[in-house]
Amino acid sequence: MTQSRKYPELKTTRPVVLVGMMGVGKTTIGRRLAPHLGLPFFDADQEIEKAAGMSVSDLFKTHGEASFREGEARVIKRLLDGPPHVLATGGGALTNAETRALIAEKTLSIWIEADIETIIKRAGRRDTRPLLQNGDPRETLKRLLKEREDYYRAADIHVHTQPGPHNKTVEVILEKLDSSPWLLSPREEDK
Ligand SMILES: Nc1ncnc2c1ncn2[C@@H]1O[C@H](COP(=O)(O)OP(=O)(O)OP(=O)(O)O)[C@@H](O)[C@H]1O
Ligand SMILES: O=C(O)C1=C[C@@H](O)[C@@H](O)[C@H](O)C1
Ligand SMILES: [Mg+2]
Repeated sequence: MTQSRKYPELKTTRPVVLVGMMGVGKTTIGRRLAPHLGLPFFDADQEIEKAAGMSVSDLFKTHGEASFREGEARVIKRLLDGPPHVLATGGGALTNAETRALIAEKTLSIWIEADIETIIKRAGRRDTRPLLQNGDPRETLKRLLKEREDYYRAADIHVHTQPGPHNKTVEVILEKLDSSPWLLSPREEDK
């Protein structure tokens, strides 16, 4: 798809990064948002799988979470060092301090939020989310959210996902960007 017809002026030189809990819809929304901004889309989890030659679940099983987090930080740094794009991060990406600093410094970040009950419904395919494979997913999500909420909250834009079609959430993001054009322009330090 080419640039959005409704918002033809929405162009940014900064990468646009989606953050938030697993299952809120970052990958789904990011993929749909990118063409409206005329940017390519990348998904950090998929890039890690490509680089490692194995699934996220197998990476957790074989090498452990700490090693997955190192790979995740490397992949995100590589992408953010490249040309502008829309990037859907994995739910735990902001637990890495270097990734948090990079995202704060270089990107326009969007926190996608959803209620825990909605996340549980959406995160049904538990094989790609190894952290939900053991124990009560509701308790795990609550604990992780408590640990991560402050990191997500630091994002430039905050969107609570809309029930119904994914495009509704994309539309809300586009409206927010359209009404906050300074978020799209280069910051002083980029010039
Ligand atoms: N309104 C909605 N917005 C976004 N996603 C939705 C919506 N309704 C249902 N979904 C579904 O929720 C599921 C989870 O979405 P997705 O995989 O994009 O989440 P994610 O945030 O990328 O998760 P992770 O951090 O684990 O990668 C998908 O199957 C998607 O189709
Ligand atoms: O929230 C998390 O910690 C995770 C989310 C997923 O995107 C994957 O990156 C992985 O399952 C870990
Ligand atoms: Mg995803």
